[in-house]
Amino acid sequence: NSPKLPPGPYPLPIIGNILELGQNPHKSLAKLSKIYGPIMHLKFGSINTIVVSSPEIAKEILQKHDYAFPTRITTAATQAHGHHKTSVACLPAGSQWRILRKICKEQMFSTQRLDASRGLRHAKLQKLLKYVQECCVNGKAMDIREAAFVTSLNLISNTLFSLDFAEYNTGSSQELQEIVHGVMRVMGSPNLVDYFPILGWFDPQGIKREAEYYFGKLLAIFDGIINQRQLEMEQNLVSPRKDDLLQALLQISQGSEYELSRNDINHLLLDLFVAGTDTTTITVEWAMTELLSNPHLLSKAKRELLAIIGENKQVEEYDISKLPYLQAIIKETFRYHPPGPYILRCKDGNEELEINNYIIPHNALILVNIWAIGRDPSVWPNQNSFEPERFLSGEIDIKGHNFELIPFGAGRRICPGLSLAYRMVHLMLASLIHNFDWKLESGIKLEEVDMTEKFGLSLQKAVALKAVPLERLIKPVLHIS
Ligand code: HEM
Repeated sequence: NSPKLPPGPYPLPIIGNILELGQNPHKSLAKLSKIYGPIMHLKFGSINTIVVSSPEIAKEILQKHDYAFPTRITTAATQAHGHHKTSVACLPAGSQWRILRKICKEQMFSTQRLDASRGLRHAKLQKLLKYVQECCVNGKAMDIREAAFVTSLNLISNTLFSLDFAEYNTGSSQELQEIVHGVMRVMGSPNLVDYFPILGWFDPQGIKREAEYYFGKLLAIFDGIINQRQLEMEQNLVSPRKDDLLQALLQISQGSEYELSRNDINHLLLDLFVAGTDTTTITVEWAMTELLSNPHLLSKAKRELLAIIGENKQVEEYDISKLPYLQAIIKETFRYHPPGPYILRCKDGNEELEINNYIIPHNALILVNIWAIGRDPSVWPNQNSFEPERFLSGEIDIKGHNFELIPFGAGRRICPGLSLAYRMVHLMLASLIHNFDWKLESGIKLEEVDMTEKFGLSLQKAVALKAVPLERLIKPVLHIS
């Protein structure tokens, strides 16, 4: 009865189970878990990997034994520009990580800060609506992903730097979109170098080179902005006083409470920028895709908005709590299309740990497959159907307490941007559906909407959603500033 490793497919010599991963590792691992169970052991090169696919075992790892798993794996891609040495997303949960999390919470994500920046988000939403209105007049299909990306990008870039980074339909967001998706792709792609460090020098898939390129592009943009701001501060030109994260970080770096170098600031901005734009865009695009493919759900959502918000009012952040169906749509989107398919952790220390009568080796990589949990028929009836109604009782939240739905992770490393993301995605989706009617681009039938996923650190829709906005018969008043 002595504990043993969890079951799993037999590993081949040297390469182990790498060939099992395929193009869509989240799906391949979900399939394997049907054979080997909710806790599996696989070997990728020399790395012992424990794959978890049930809410109960996810809870054991992320809540009960949270302290045994303080790090994420340092991959070759995260080492580009020394990112792993200072990044809040890569550092082990030690003192420097705690300082960065504290700064983010105090300066960006506290309720007080978020309430103070509500006006900014409202203004950016008005810009989005103005753009949709223009598309409506032209009668042309618009690219929902591009619109959601430009909005998310400007919401984040204004919170960080008080700057708009892109304009709608000008192609100005394209390069940044490519960079952000590039970062997510290279960070998420299985890389032989991570399993066989000896290959590091050759970088056979070119992933490290790509990571150097994408990180370098973003770091150069941030460098320019920081230089400019420092100059303005030296010359007392920061007027009206900027109330953004960069200003707070530069002031902290000049004070004595925390040690925060210019390099720390640059890499923290990179983490927040990348983590905040892609995930929110993906959520809004998938939610719109599901609603357009299920018109009865869309009209139910519109009826709720009309009843609660009224014909002539815009949705505001404080309305979200009064919109249970909208909240249920977002939860269902997170269940069915989690923006991040996995949660990754590494086992700390030299001791082994026992979970469910199985040994977790001391250096194991833990991969919680939240995509598989979201589609598990023993957890979710009608698991392959998009049904927001399942969340209407409101018992399940997304804050890391209910392990059947953990799109933001759980435990100490839970996403620090959860509250901001919550406001952004609800507000964007509600504004799009409250102010306009929608139809799919011409020639596309409901059953033909492409639902293919593109695998990376985030799970994007493979083909961008295009849809035509239509004048709503009853028009709310747009206040365009
Ligand atoms: C729909 C939107 C979002 C989703 C689904 C999401 C999801 C996640 C997930 C699953 C994690 C890993 C948590 C874990 O390991 O337990 C994470 C970490 C993180 N997220 Fe988010 N996120 C979103 C939006 C944001 C936003 C808006 C920001 C900031 C502007 C942000 C910043 C971060 C950072 C910095 C981390 C790393 C935290 C750490 O390792 O300590 N995220 N996110």
